[in-house]
Amino acid sequence: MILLYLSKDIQLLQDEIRIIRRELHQIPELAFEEYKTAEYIKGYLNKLKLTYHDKIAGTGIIVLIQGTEGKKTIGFRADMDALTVEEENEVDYKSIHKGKMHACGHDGHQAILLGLAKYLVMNKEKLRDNVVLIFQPAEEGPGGALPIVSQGYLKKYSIDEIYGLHLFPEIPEGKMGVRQGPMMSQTGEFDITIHGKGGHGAMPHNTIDSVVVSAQLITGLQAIASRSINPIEPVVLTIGKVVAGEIRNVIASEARLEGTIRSFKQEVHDTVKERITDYVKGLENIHNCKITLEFRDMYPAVTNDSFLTSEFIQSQESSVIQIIDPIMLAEDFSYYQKEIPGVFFFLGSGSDHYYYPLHNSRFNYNEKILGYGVQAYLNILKQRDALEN
Ligand SMILES: CC(=O)N[C@@H](CCC[C@H](N)C(=O)O)C(=O)O
Repeated sequence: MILLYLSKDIQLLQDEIRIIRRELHQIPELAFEEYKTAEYIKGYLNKLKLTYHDKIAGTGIIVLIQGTEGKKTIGFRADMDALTVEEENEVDYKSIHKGKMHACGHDGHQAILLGLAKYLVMNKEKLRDNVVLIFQPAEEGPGGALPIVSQGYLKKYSIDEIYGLHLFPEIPEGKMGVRQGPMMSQTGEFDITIHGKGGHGAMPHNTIDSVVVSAQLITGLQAIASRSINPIEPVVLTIGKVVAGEIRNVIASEARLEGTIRSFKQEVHDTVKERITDYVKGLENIHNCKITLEFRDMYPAVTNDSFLTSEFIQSQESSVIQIIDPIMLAEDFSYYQKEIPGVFFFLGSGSDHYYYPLHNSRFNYNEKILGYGVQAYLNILKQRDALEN
């Protein structure tokens, strides 16, 4: 169901935005390898005669569009990276990079930002304040936002406030989800390697079976969320990758598990890490094996500035705004918000036709929503008095 109002200019841009999205969709690249993507973006910016700063945090690009008065500077960010997913959509703009896919909508986020750039170039005389567009690498990890912030780019460009969005199939197309304060969880990664002793599958008593130890870990660690954390505190512990073994009758000497921890409170995050450590030590004793464990604290929680969120809500048609509950996805947009006030929101992409979740090999969306993304950003600029009506 499409509900949003689109200005005439954006309606005219729709086809171009769709083409950009499809061209980017075909060339997905992983974190910090977004070379072709960066070339594509630069090519488009060149056509718009916009100057930019490239190789930001590796492959990132920053564009400054100066307003007539330039009293403040408003930032917008799109993420550039894709995922290690083999695309299963049978579309003529299918990924041509085997095993890689824009399964998280970053192709659309970039198309929206380029659409915004085009609109602002076409309507330059209406832009009062400065706009900075950040094309950021590696959102899916290890994270491109932190290097951009720590290398001082927010200060270099004097960015006062920042906005970002994410396509979201759990929200219907034409709607937008947002909330004030904490909206997306903090995250941390962990890697566990079980060093057992390989041997014959028929003589397990002479081995230390890393697969059996893994199985106990995979199920046992789930009890941390259900038994060590206050049930009213949100927490997720997911092991998304398990690698072990070669053949059915050989006991695997080594197994590797990779997981993610999501929560909204540092104390919850710390308790999960402590309990994983205890559990690993216990299994080392029980099975007489060595288990190595590595944690990496990743992104802080996405926390929307109260005032700017209410400005955002007022700037959009009231019928399209949904105030959502916090969710356990993570986003390194949070690093910008640690420095300057910002708002991150979800742009609905779900419909009867497009219902596959983010990170699914069939994730896709009606590209009309990309026009809504541009319109939402323009509405923000108008609300913030940065753009004439
Ligand atoms: C929007 C989204 O899907 N974000 C990712 C961010 C992952 C960061 C990192 N790899 C981690 O797992 O901590 C997500 O999985 O939520």
